[in-house]
Amino acid sequence: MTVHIHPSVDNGVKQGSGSFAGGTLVCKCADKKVKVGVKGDVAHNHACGCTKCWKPAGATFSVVAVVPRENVTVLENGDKLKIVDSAAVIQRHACTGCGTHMYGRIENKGHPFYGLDFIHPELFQESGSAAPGFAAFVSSVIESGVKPADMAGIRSRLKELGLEPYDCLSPALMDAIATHVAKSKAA
Ligand SMILES: N[C@@H](CCC(=O)N[C@@H](CS)C(=O)NCC(=O)O)C(=O)O
Ligand SMILES: [Zn+2]
Ligand SMILES: [Zn+2]
Repeated sequence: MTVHIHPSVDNGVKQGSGSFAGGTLVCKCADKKVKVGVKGDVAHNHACGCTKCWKPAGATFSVVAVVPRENVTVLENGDKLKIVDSAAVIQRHACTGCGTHMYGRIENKGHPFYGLDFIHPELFQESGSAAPGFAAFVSSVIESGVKPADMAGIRSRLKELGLEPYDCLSPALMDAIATHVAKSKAA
């Protein structure tokens, strides 16, 4: 069985340049494209198997990373953006023309990841942003229709690509969340 994860990693994970200065995210519309500027490189880039993160056609996983929210600016055709689910923690701003999620923002100031926007680096018109380093919410792909029997093959392919599979976030991010919660409780 050929296991497809995401077009940007299916032929091997391409490492970042290490000096990505930022770039422009571009939606998939034929005209009046939404353009979003991002300053600096991305962090915590990873594959996400959850049902909420945007995936290009045919992909099993999303590839998503974070950047400081102050580094994100809508440059063109922002009138086409609409929040997918305003009740979600991550408010995903999607293009109403093509459905592409351009950035996701957390408005809850008490959330452990407040201050970070979620973006899809494959939408950069420039190359060289930091590569994905792990896979999160892997079991969640079953919610999108993947057969449970295919999970062993998917996890094995993720490991082969160097994207260690986790069913929630990576230990480093889970530790960061727990640290935030512990500090909030102590305060
Ligand atoms: N199993 C659920 C998991 C959803 C989930 O918790 N996604 C994570 C990773 S993106 C999250 O932080 N979601 C917050 C949100 O979507 O606002 C699904 O696939 O829908
Ligand atoms: Zn579009
Ligand atoms: Zn997700």
